[in-house]
Amino acid sequence: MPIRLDDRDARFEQDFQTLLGAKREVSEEVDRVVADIIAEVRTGGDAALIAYTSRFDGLDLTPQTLRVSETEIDAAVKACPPEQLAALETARARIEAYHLRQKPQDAWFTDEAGVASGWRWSAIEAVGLYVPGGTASYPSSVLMNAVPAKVAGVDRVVMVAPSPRGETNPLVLAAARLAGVDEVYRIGGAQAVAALAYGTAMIAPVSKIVGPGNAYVAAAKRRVFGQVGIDMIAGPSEVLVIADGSANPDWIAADLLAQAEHDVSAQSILMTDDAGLAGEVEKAVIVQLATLPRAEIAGKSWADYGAILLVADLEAAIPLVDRLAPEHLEIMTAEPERLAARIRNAGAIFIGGHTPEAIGDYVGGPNHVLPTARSARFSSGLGVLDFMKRTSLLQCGPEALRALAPAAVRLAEAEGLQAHGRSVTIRLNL
Ligand SMILES: NC(=O)c1ccc[n+]([C@@H]2O[C@H](COP(=O)([O-])OP(=O)(O)OC[C@H]3O[C@@H](n4cnc5c(N)ncnc54)[C@H](O)[C@@H]3O)[C@@H](O)[C@H]2O)c1
Ligand SMILES: N[C@H](CO)Cc1c[nH]c[nH+]1
Ligand SMILES: [Zn+2]
Repeated sequence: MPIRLDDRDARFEQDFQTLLGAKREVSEEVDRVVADIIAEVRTGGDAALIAYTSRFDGLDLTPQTLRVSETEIDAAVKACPPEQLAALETARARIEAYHLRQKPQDAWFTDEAGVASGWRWSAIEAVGLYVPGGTASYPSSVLMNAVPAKVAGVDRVVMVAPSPRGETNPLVLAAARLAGVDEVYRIGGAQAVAALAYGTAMIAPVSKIVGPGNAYVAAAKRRVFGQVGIDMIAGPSEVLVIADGSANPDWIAADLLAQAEHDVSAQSILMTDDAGLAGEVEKAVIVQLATLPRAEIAGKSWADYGAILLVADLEAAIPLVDRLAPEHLEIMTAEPERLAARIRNAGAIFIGGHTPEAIGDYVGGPNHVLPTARSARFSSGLGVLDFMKRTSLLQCGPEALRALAPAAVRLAEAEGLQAHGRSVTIRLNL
């Protein structure tokens, strides 16, 4: 059963700490397995990649079949129902329109000392996109990863997505084609992350790896950080719904289950000041759960990690939300905009009862690759800037150098770095 907390109980703070610490992420065992996989792929290359894909995905590949061919992608596009392709294009266009607004500006300015400075943004040359594909396949995640990469101007966009037993959702391949992905490989898990980070004979390495995945993928991304950049740790999905008595309990239950169905490690939480609503939501979850094809996954997630928090008033909810830092926050109260303006830590905020998270997952426009496991305290959702980097620019003429020299030389002396000081004075015949 989901846990119930009440901020009027003496134990509330202790119980809330337990909720915060509920480890749904990488275990030591997963990390050890991942370390071995990465080491094996680094030394064994494609042979190791192929061996792990056979073992974990039940798919026997050769070096030549690691990559999905253009012909296969053509066939996949043809196999997709037109209405699904149309929905994909609707999503792609909206995601692109939203992310185009994130493109940063370069700058170049001269200050009163005559020093010219600024910055220039440039796209990362090669990026690997991890698209999950173990318990479900995610054409939407292809778009969420690839569209901002193309908006940023990435030269080489490489996608990996596992193909359990050789089954690939054709819409995943259609999404890759629609979004302009350059290379697609039918591999997943830690071995795919290792191949992208270190390269193999068949897969050239990339400079950054982005995209969500399970605990093995999250552990692998943590481990290759430094060899490559990574976006964030986007692990098992989470949703926190804040609601008052004005909210519809059936809508809340539907939204809690929508994220619980992702993964047995997903987490769905309701926070409310209305005990009656909490009871109605709990009943509605049970009724709706019985109708879900993924009831086993959703039911285990709700039982193991679900929570219902009663708060004396919604003012008290705000610091609790910021401590939880949920991946997704839905606000279903009488004045949702007011509460939304006061929340600091959340991957994405869905404002009002007519904004279910699923709209954001697919077609709203904002990215659905979002920070989990409380990393929204310091991480943002995936966006154009994740595929770009900023180079600082600085230029002095003789007069500007003369103006700045004294302060620079004094600091060099204070740090005992004489060569630094001389590199300035030598230019001024001082
Ligand atoms: N945050 C987001 O934006 C977002 C979006 C979509 C999905 N998700 C989450 O991504 C996750 C997807 O997980 P998934 O498992 O379906 O797909 P996945 O692609 O992340 O992982 C499947 C891979 O895990 C590897 N694997 C499986 N069992 C293993 C084992 N015992 N040892 C070593 N490797 C093993 C296999 O190589 C397999 O290909 C879910 O938790 C889902 O909630 C998050
Ligand atoms: N809610 C997921 C992020 O946690 C994204 C997603 C993809 N498809 C459906 N939902
Ligand atoms: Zn979702």
